[in-house]
Amino acid sequence: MTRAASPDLHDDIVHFNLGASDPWDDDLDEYPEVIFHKVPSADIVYETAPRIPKFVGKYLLGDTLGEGSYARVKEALDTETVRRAAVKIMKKKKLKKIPSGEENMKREINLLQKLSKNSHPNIIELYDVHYKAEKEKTYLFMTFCCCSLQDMLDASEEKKFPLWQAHKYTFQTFQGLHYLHSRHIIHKDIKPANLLLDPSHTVKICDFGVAEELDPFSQTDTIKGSQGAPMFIAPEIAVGKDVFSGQKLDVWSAGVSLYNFVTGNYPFNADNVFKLYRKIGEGKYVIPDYLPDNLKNLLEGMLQYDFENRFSSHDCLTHPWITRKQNKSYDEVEIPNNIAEESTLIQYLEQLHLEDGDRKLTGHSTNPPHSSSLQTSSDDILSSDQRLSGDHMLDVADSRSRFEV
Ligand SMILES: Nc1ncnc2c1ncn2[C@@H]1O[C@H](COP(=O)(O)OP(=O)(O)OP(=O)(O)O)[C@@H](O)[C@H]1O
Repeated sequence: MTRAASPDLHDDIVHFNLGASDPWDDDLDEYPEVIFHKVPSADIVYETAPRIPKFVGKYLLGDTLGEGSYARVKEALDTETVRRAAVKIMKKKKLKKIPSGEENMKREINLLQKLSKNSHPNIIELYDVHYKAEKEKTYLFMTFCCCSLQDMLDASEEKKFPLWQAHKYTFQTFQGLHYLHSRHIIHKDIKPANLLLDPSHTVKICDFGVAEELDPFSQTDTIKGSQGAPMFIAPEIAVGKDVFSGQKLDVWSAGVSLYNFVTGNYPFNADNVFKLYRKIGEGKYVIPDYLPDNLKNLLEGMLQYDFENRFSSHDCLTHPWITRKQNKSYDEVEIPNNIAEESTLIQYLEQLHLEDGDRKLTGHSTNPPHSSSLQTSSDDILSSDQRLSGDHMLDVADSRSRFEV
């Protein structure tokens, strides 16, 4: 869909900005009432909507990195520390349409805040939370990641990882999971799409929207419900048990993920969710013969039908397939799109700090920001001019060189 914004009537030519009508776009609400003038179609000049540098507090926002059912995630830059970050943007209007949407967001913020007090290398870290009242948007600033393990699998030829790479990511996932369980937190939605990779190829467990914190004084890890992805749910849920072990639920999902990493398939698969639940409930699956014996043993332990007999996250972490060093082979699934070495922020930093001529030299022909678009009524969203004066200007200008890696 196209959007007409603020026609420019210079030289009798009407300029329309073309851009996607996007319910997440921060600019949309800021356009004044649109007035349509009748003009001959030959006089209309179509322009791509300028990409306007936007700030939320001290953070400069970049482009979209990913989207889920609750949120859109964009790249961001902390202009004070020059730390690259990701921002998860959640809109109240959208959350209201999703069952338990607002509740899940609050839970995610609460858990991430607790976890980020003593950050763990394999758990996403929450840096900051902002709320913009007039747009009813919540912004969670957190560790920047390049992609999810699901993105890597999708981009790989065989839809799986070589064993050494699967071993590396699984070991890190187990470390994160074991840490969560030691803090009485059940993730409840472990799957390759929620295992992100930072630029140094470290796994970060993310998306705590359906996670549950247990009573630290409780003798058990019993939980009641689960909202995880169907492919990864454990048999106790598929057959409709009322109560079950939270930790073992996460181990099952991690087991399905590991199976997927090393085979490119799933232990249970079907063309609809009812058949899938029936298959998981029956619990019959095959581990391919070509896998090494100790890996088969780990998978069998993680995918034990009866959760009482299933491995704990500690058993997983100390299993011989995990503790034994894997020889690295030449084959490697790489991070798609080279995003680790490029940043969507560069274009905005150039707009803010380079003269027109310099911009042409760098090969980025970005339009200068529309002056009126930099005005906002919010206290926490500042215009680039307001934000980047004095020392800040130097900070961000300096950041350019650090980003051109
Ligand atoms: N820290 C991050 N760095 C980079 N990309 C991220 C980050 N967090 C999330 N993403 C991307 O954004 C997508 C959506 O994020 P997330 O899964 O947190 O949203 P959600 O709406 O809660 O998702 P879901 O629909 O799975 O519940 C992810 O699949 C991932 O591709």
